[in-house]
Amino acid sequence: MIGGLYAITRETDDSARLLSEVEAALRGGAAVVQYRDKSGDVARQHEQASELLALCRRHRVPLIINDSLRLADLVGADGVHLGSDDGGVREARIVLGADKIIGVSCYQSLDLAVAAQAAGADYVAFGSFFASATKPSAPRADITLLQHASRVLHLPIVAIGGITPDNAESLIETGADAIAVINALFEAADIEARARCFADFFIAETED
Ligand SMILES: Cc1ncc(COP(=O)(O)OP(=O)(O)O)c(N)n1
Ligand SMILES: Cc1ncsc1CCOP(=O)(O)O
Ligand SMILES: [Mg+2]
Repeated sequence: MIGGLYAITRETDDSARLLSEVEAALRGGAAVVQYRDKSGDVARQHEQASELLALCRRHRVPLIINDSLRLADLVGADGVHLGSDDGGVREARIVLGADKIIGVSCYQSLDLAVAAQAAGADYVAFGSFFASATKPSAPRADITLLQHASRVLHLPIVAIGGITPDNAESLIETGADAIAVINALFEAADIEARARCFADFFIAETED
């Protein structure tokens, strides 16, 4: 089940730093890790994804590979995250099998999420809900989409885009089962403490 803090890695050629930062996020309570690298450097991506998988396995947290079904399959990751240019859910399911996690970017479209659910996705992601320095060009989604989606879908819903400790609760209260974060997590001075801050929002939600 996808839920809680969904940590998405920042691009870097410093693999040691990447692993150290992700380990801090895991210690702080990250429930899912996604490896997202747009460099096109296959050797770096294979090395980093393989090392991240070993780290995530030690913490019993799933590692999802962004964009590349091939890389996800090659390293034996726990799943793949697909956007509109990354291939289809049905193809990914054939390649990865029933036990792997397939997530789909649905931007600001409930129709895309309904189609992803019908195709067999394991979770859907909406966003960007707030301005994102990581992805300034991302289409914006309105928070009311989470209300509608949580009534219509029976899949975990991930929110993404410009999420910070100041705006995360509004997304969770409105229906997000997980919050996907890059900069507000990995640019923090204390990544472990920042991860715990995000993870604790979900504890508060279940106690309410
Ligand atoms: C959980 C989650 N949601 C959205 C994205 C965006 O992925 P990206 O490859 O940057 O863009 P699209 O392929 O979705 O257009 C993500 N990585 N993870
Ligand atoms: C990948 C992606 N897709 C929509 S917004 C975004 C970037 C999220 O990064 P940040 O949490 O730093 O805004
Ligand atoms: Mg993509």
